[in-house]
This record gives sequence, structure tokens and C-alpha cells, in this order.
Amino acid sequence: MPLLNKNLQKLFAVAQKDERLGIGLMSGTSLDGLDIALCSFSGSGLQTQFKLLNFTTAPYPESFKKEVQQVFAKKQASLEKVTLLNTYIGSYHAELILQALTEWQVNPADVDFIASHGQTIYHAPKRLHGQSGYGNATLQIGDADHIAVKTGIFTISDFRQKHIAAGGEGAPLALYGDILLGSKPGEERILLNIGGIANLTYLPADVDHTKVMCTDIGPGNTLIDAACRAYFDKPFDEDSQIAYSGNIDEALLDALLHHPFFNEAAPKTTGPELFNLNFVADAQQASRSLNISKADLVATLSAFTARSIARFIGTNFPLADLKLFTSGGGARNPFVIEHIGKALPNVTIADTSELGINPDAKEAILFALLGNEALCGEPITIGDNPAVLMGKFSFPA
Ligand SMILES: Nc1ncnc2c1ncn2[C@@H]1O[C@H](COP(=O)(O)OP(=O)(O)OP(=O)(O)O)[C@@H](O)[C@H]1O
Ligand SMILES: CC(=O)N[C@H]1[C@@H]2OC[C@@H](O2)[C@@H](O)[C@@H]1O[C@H](C)C(=O)O
Repeated sequence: MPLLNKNLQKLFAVAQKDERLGIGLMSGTSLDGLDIALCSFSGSGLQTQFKLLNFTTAPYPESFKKEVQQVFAKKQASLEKVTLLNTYIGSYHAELILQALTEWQVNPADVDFIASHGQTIYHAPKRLHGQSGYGNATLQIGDADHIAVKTGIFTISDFRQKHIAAGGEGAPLALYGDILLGSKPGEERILLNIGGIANLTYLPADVDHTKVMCTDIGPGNTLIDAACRAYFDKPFDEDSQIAYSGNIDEALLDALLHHPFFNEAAPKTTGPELFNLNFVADAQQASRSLNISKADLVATLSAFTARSIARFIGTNFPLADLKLFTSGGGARNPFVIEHIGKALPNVTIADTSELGINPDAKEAILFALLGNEALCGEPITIGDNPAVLMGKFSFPA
């Protein structure tokens, strides 16, 4: 009998361990840095026990952001740049992981797996690209073979393709972890992540999985960040200082909210491929607000994020006793949170630390959970959502 590949033997052993150490990685649409979450896991599926042991966001230098921005969410980009970045990002993420492990005094040999999201460079659900003959598509780069070889740790990656293969749009994948992290019998809950794009998971009080909904809502920070970069030479509107210095332009806000995406049935996904400064310029043209001040623009874009989130929640979940738990960098944008609160006066709002989950770490934890599932889980059926185990395996040797 031929010998079993040693990597497979080791993988088999990891899947059978009582407790596994896994790292979840998230590098989202905001391009602020790599989120690295080190967790311990036992069990799988809805019985998973996990603990966040360490977390950091390794900030990206401006030079790296500029490189990625050359291809990010662009219809036309250099294929050479995409190819170079695919290898570079994999290798760079490996370095950032090793640095974090050194800081935490954790030996890489003790880590059982890494679950890497990669860097989304283009998200193209069919609804958005509209090209006949092509279905839903998405592309994350930062090849995981480089992470595995450089760190010596099994790496699971490219989670979104299987979701598409099974009929989804490749996102949001938060659903699978959010049920585990946030569901509580007797409480109507929504977990709202405000990253570059805002998404939510509704978790009903009766824990009926057919009622769970997980969907993108629209822009989170992406337009606010883009305006801050373009007009204030700042990566984001820290503590909403710019938004608070401006006024909301109601005509522009209405024009922004008028986009057909907001009337499309959920679940749906989107990205900066749609919500970008061209989209804003079109809305300014339509609302004759091209001449408003840049601070008014940031205030209006921040109100747009808040209003589109509040409108989605108010329309789809008109519940008396709803609790909203926020996460992602937008949870630290006071203007956005204040305006969501004003528009939803009957909803209790807190961030996910109330659930014992670091709001900045949540998405990286979600990918670590998906990695744990890929190793030892079973497909979970949640309503009409794709019931598949996601991720591809990269071996260190
Ligand atoms: N103190 C703050 N004040 C205002 N905004 C903030 C603050 N801190 C973080 N942010 C916002 O959060 C963003 C980073 O959010 P996050 O890391 O959740 O995004 P991401 O993971 O890239 O997004 P996605 O979930 O779409 O993939 C920043 O770009 C900024 O807009
Ligand atoms: C294609 C892609 O990278 N989508 C991200 C992005 O960031 C937020 C939103 O848009 C969400 O759909 C998704 O990420 C989260 C982690 C998800 O899949 O649940």
C-alpha cells in the first residue's frame, strides 16, 4: 500500500485533536491592515467552544495600500500587478503573522492552522456585472501556499469560491459564525458589522434557522474613507471629526439612497465596485449638490451609511425588542452610530464586546471558525444558504 502523504496524516491528527489552536486572518475592503486572531477551538459546528487568545491589527503602510489600490475594485487593472500582488500579499501576510506570534511569544509549531481570507480585489455578483453567460464571481488574492511554506503552518484559504459553487454570491460568510457567536433563545438580535461594507445577521428569538438572514446592506466606511483620502489626505474620519464639522445635505442623501441596490431583495452582496466616488459624483449631479463643502460631503456620506443601515433594519425587522450588536471599525464612528440610534429609537445598540467578542476581532474570528469547520465540521443547513464546508488546504511542505 502506498504511504499516505505526511501532510494528510498530520491534518488528520489535527482534525481529531480535542483542542486546536487556529489563526483567523481578515484583510477587508478598508485596507487598513491585517486582522490576526489567535483562537483555541474544541468541537465543531454549533457545538464549537472557542476562546480568543490574542488579537492584533497589523497596520498596512501607505506604500502597500497604494499598490493594492492600483488593482482594488478596478474594472481595468494591470494583470502583471495582480500576479505580483498575489504572491507578495501571501508572503507579506506570513511575515505579519510571524511577527505577531513572536510578540505573543507563541511558537508557530504550536499553531495547528491558519484560516486566511486573502485580499478581495474584485467582487462581482451577477446582479452587479450583469454579463450574460457569467454567474456570481469574486476574487481574493494572497496565495496561501506562501503563508503555509513561510510559517510552517497548515493554511486554509479562498473560502468564498465554494459558496459561489454552491449557489451563493461568495458573501457574506459571517452567517455561519454569527449564529454560533450571537444567537440567544428569547432575544431578537442583529449582529451588524460596519467595515468597508456594512452587513448584518438577524438572529431570531425562537432560534428558527429558516428565519436567520445574513446580507450586505450597503456602504459602511468605504465612501467616508474614500472622501477623506481624496479631499482631506486622511485615511479615515477619526472619531467623526470631519462629519461633525459639516452639515448633512438632504437632497444628496436622498439621491444616494435612491440607488436600486437598496430595493433589491436580500440576501445580496456589494462592494466598492459599486459604492465609490463615481457613484457619489452621479448622485451629486442628480441632486445638484456638486458645490457642497467637503466637510458637508463627509457628513452626508456618514449619514448615508447610518440611514441605509437603519432603513434596512427598520423595514425588514420591525420588532419591538430588538438588540443590535455592532462590530467592525465603523462601530467606532460616533456620528454613524449616533445617527443609526436616532433613526431606530426603539432598538438597543451596543457593540459585540457585550457578547464577549472584541468588535475589531470579530471578522478574523469568523474566518478562524470557518477554518475549524473546514478541518472537522459538517455542512450546516441554515435556511436556503449554501450548506458546504469552505476553504482550500495549503501544506507547509
Ligand atoms: N476612531 C474611528 N473613528 C471613525 N472611524 C473609524 C475609527 N476607527 C476605525 N474606523 C473606521 O473603520 C475602518 C476599518 O474598519 P474595518 O477594519 O472593520 O474594515 P474592513 O475589515 O476592511 O472592512 P470589511 O468588513 O468591509 O471587509 C477605517 O477605515 C475607518 O473608516
Ligand atoms: C467579497 C468580500 O470580500 N466581501 C466582504 C466585504 O466586507 C463586508 C462585506 O463586504 C461582506 O460581504 C464580506 O465580508 C464578510 C467578512 C463576510 O463575508 O461575511
